[in-house]
Amino acid sequence: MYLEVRNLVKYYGEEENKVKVLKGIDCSVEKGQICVLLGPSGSGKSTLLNIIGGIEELDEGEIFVDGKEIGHMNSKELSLYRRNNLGFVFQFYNLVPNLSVKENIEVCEYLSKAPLDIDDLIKTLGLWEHKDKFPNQLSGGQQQRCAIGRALVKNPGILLCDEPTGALDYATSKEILELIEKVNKKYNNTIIIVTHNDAIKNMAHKIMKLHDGKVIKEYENKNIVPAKELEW
Ligand SMILES: Nc1ncnc2c1ncn2[C@@H]1O[C@H](COP(=O)(O)OP(=O)(O)OP(=O)(O)O)[C@@H](O)[C@H]1O
Repeated sequence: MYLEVRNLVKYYGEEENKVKVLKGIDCSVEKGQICVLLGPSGSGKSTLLNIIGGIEELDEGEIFVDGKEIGHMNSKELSLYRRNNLGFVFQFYNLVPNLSVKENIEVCEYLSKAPLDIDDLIKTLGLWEHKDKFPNQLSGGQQQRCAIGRALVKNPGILLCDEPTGALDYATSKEILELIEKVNKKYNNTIIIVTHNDAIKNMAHKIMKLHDGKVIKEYENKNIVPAKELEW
């Protein structure tokens, strides 16, 4: 198993304000799988994603990535783990405004000893004719493509996407989902998508539902629907 979470517990707050937000999460994702994480607001999706991503600490439990336990690393080890293994995509693109598309992607190239070929990646992203433009000259979908490229250039084992289509309209959301499907096939990254859009689960290999800090459902999808054919 590529990613394995065991009995993960997370609290926020102190003393009388202390709240248990993850209440013993067990889950696993295989190499190259797309996993969709669903659940109502406040159920703990982003917290789980951020702990897997090494940007928040866990209180109890273990997380194994490619056989290595990452839940109890010190901050130096964690930053190396993030650098070597992870790409992040968020709802808002957070591009550097005074850098071009190509430069925004190149910023992260140095993080890897074996980055992807930038020109090939930009073509895969569908941004070749926009590569010299600045973020404010791009549509929301194009900016998100660029953000995906920035996350992918170091060819991370895991791509974490928190509401990647949250700020996009229907048609553009589908284009971004098609791109995620395409990069998964091409680069075989394990991809975890947090979303409120129930339809996205149909393109995933694996689906997990959270409720009140617990996994209430975890299953493999037997009838994967291509992103292009998703409807909502
Ligand atoms: N930094 C924090 N301090 C205190 N409580 C927090 C913090 N971050 C999140 N929480 C609480 O933890 C719980 C889980 O939050 P989380 O953001 O993981 O949920 P979510 O399922 O991703 O929600 P949404 O779909 O609304 O983004 C919520 O009750 C939230 O209020």
